[in-house]
Amino acid sequence: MVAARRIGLTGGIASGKSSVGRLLAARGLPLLDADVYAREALAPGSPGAGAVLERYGAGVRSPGGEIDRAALGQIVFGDGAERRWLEQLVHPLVRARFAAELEELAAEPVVVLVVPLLFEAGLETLCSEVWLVDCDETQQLQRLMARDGLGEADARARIAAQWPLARKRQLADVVLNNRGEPEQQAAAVEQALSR
Ligand SMILES: CC(C)(COP(=O)(O)OP(=O)(O)OC[C@H]1O[C@@H](n2cnc3c(N)ncnc32)[C@H](O)[C@@H]1O)[C@@H](O)C(=O)NCCC(=O)NCCS
Ligand SMILES: Nc1ncnc2c1ncn2[C@@H]1O[C@H](COP(=O)(O)OP(=O)(O)OP(=O)(O)O)[C@@H](O)[C@H]1O
Repeated sequence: MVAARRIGLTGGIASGKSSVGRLLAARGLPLLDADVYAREALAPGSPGAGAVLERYGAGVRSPGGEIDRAALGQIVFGDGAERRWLEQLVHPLVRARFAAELEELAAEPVVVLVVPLLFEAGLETLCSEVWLVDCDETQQLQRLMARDGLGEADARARIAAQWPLARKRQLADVVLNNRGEPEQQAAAVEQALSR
């Protein structure tokens, strides 16, 4: 038994998922966020953090002994094999958390799953519909560089680690155009909710 309507909210990195997620949360909808579960999987003292520290050693250990996420990002976004190693460690934990939370929320009419890698990780099977937060690739690059203070090469490496938005546009049930002003999102979200 799961919620009748499970909205998979995806996009590309920095396309605006969190911004749309905040609008949906503000309407009182329960939000399940893959990035939060992926972060918990590597929390200080967790088995995931232990496996990462064992594999990469001091290079990804911050002074307090926990994972230096920026250093780990540099490794995995620069090497597909290492990114796949990290994903096979983290994704099963993320999937398990979604399953447990969806069971908890089975009585809810609508649940939102915010998942950057929804298609890449095959998580669309958890959803009754998929919404894509869309923008131009150049906007994605600029927003990512501005938000995370990344150089262009690092930003492009992160974007290259995901399927292009052009591919996801064909697969989504709803495409939310996030090329304009952020304020325009509210109307598009209301329309998509009432579909
Ligand atoms: C590499 C890590 C440590 C970098 O951490 P950092 O705090 O810098 O970034 P954060 O976790 O907030 O992710 C920011 C964005 O990066 C993108 N991203 C994260 N992981 C991946 C990945 N494996 N492949 C492609 N894009 C990714 C997503 O768009 C995400 O929203 C972290 O992203 C991570 O553990 N990634 C592997 C787990 C994963 O695949 N998470 C995505 C859940 S769907
Ligand atoms: N319509 C918009 N116009 C301009 N900037 C925007 C717009 N929407 C979002 N942004 C900005 O772009 C950046 C990325 O947005 P956001 O964090 O919501 O993306 P995201 O898809 O959640 O990213 P991630 O995949 O990393 O979780 C943020 O700094 C946000 O303020």
